[in-house]
Amino acid sequence: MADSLPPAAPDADPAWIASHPRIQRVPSRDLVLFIQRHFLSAKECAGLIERIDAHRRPSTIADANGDGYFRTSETCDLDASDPLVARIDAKLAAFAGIDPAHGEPIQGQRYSVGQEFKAHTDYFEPKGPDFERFCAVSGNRTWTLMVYLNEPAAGGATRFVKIGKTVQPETGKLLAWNNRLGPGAYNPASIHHGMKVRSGVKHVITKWYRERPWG
Ligand SMILES: O=C(O)CCC(=O)C(=O)O
Ligand SMILES: [Fe+2]
Repeated sequence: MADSLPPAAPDADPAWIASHPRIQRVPSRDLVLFIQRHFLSAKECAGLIERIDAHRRPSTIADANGDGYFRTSETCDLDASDPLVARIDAKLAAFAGIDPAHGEPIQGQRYSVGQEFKAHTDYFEPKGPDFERFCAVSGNRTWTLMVYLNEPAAGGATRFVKIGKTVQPETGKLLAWNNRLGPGAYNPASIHHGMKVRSGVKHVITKWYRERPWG
């Protein structure tokens, strides 16, 4: 049915996301943040974990701040030509209603005990030293979609420090938030902390969309 096709726009429409079945919007005046449990199946999550574990490398950060322990996790660029990855990529774009051309490749993140990603924003600071390098072609990050692939035995929550919201990892649970307030205006209330895993291992995927097509 033509009217069930998702939009494929340069930016997401929060009102459209809010109309999804089973969607929760976190009450906040300062940040548009949605949660959808069971966005991915346990089988899809297991397939992604297998790929992340096979191809992981130490995570890096833009705008290095001198803290060698700021982001201690491992990262993996998932292969967009892998049929599972491609299917999940299409599902993420359909959820957001964003043109898939605006998406960075999906990344996997893996945290073992004691690893974390300290409080940060996903957008690049327009006055930061790495802005040109990361944003000249595709512009800044607009929306973040993140899916927990498993539940560590303890720790590993995501804390949105400015709005006072902590989200617990749960297999298949999606988070989606808007990093911007409007064109060229970035939202400092999107700052979040991937907290230390205390027991077990935590895996997530992150999908970032850009102001212009990725290239
Ligand atoms: O692992 C988390 O809970 C947060 C991950 C994150 O913020 C990121 O990869 O940008
Ligand atoms: Fe982040």
